[in-house]
Amino acid sequence: MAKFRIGVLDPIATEGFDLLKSDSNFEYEERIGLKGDELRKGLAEFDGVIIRSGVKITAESLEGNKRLKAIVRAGVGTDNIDKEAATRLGIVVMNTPAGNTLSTAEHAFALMMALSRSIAPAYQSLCNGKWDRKLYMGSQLADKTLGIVGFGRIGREVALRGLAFRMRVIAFDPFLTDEQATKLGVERAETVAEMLPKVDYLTVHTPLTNETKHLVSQKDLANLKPGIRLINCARGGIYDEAALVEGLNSGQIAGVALDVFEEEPCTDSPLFGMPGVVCTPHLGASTEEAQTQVAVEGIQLLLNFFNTGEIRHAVNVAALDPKTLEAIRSYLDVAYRLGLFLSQWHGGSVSQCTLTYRGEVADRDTKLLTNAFCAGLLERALEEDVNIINAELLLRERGIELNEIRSQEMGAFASSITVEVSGGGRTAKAAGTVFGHNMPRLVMVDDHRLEAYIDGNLLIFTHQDVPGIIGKVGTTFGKHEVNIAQMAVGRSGNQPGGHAIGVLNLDSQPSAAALADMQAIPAVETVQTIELPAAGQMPSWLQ
Ligand SMILES: NC(=O)C1=CN([C@@H]2O[C@H](COP(=O)(O)OP(=O)(O)OC[C@H]3O[C@@H](n4cnc5c(N)ncnc54)[C@H](O)[C@@H]3O)[C@@H](O)[C@H]2O)C=CC1
Ligand SMILES: O=C(O)CCC(=O)C(=O)O
Repeated sequence: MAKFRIGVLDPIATEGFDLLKSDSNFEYEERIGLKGDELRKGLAEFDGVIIRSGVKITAESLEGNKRLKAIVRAGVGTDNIDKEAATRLGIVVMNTPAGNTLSTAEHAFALMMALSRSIAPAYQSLCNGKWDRKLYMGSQLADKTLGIVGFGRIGREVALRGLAFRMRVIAFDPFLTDEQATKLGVERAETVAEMLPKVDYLTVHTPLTNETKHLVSQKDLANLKPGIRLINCARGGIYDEAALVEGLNSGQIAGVALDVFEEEPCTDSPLFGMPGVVCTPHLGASTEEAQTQVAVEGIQLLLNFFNTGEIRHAVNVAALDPKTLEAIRSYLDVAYRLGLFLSQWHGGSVSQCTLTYRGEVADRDTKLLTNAFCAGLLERALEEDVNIINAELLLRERGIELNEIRSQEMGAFASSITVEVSGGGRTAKAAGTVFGHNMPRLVMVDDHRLEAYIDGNLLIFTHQDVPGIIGKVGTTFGKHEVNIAQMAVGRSGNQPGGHAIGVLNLDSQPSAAALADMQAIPAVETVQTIELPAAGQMPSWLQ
């Protein structure tokens, strides 16, 4: 078996390489500092890559990539990856959310302390041969108020450290409840604006989003508590750097500590050298402990993904652990086959799909099942590879409305998936279930209940429910030497004499002549072939 090829595109700790080397299914190459066309070509040579914040994976760098299946960020922020472009190509993006939490919280706190006691300029003045004790009068942390915006992993660790230093802590996070705040010994603010006039120190621990960009800007300067010190160890741009310069010059702001910048690398900033400023070159996660942890966790994510299909800490798709995958694999297969079936049975342009999950399957991760259905529905129509990562996005991009209904009521089966697709004036419906452990079955076509295999060459014919049809169908295919492996018939409302549908599983594709003879049988209304994968044959993302 060919080995999975992993690209290490940013420096990672040796423990990560050791783990990679220990698995004989993998080979790797270190390619640090790739940019532009080199990066695009490089990315196309790997099945998976691991990066930190150095490399920027843009839509252009992924253009035309048919090989890459996984991007792992050894760290938290995935803002250096165009996730939409990756998703469109069916590439899973995963990160290591907790590996550098403590180191980054400690760094934010270290910056806060360095600001309060002028550590950097005081040492610099010593180096310049001065013994200046008056100039560096500091400020004690105890009894001061610390404001924290973003109360996730890092924000909470910073809060614990603030409390240990006997600070009053006020936090703002849209997901922070009063109960959680009380339990953690902090006060909850309703808005950032509300906390600005109250806090002596403000530290931010959010991603950079439309809401957090320039969270402190020129218009907020007058609202800041005079003498405030601001720390940013999250992402450049959360504070407006020009406003920081203005606030420092006016004296409204006493100190600014930045680890991150709007443009990185940043070697030139009006802030550098200003009194009251201390900056570091994105060192929050740069400890041996954090780097070992994120490298090992990141490589483990890649090994598990390629060895078992496990999707963990993904930022562009629902998680999928090996146990869940094993438990729902057969239903993923049914959902995918229903998609393939309905794309052919409906046959026109689809504008709406409604999936109804009934019984036990309704308690499962139906989002993944819906993605599998979408992959099947689109597979025959699209040039690009479709899988459970990109299928839903590709479907929605085509303006197709997707609805999910879940019902714990079992109906005729312990679990079933019913899908209705409509568009172009036609509605088509099919339902599937799993018999035993892994035998997918088609149990309804339009409103006709039946039990048919959902694999291989299917032939579906609608007809009037009159005697003799089945015999005539058998004779027709016998004449054309097409073997019928299985046959199922479903009647409208299960009543005789109405309208019926027949599903044949054929051992080979029927010829045009066989289909014409079939169509010529009196009482046969429509005849349609449907191609599905053979039983047990699954796409690579399902194996
Ligand atoms: N300087 C460095 O080397 C490092 C920087 N980071 C950065 O630190 C940031 C935080 O990381 P974690 O705590 O691990 O992430 P997290 O996901 O655990 O926490 C982020 C928190 O921000 C909150 N949030 C989002 N939008 C908000 C808004 N508009 N206002 C207030 N809160 C908002 C979220 O609800 C969440 O609780 C990330 O941007 C990450 O990239 C992380 C590690 C190292
Ligand atoms: O890889 C690094 O050192 C940067 C860490 C970081 O910014 C993150 O994890 O979000």
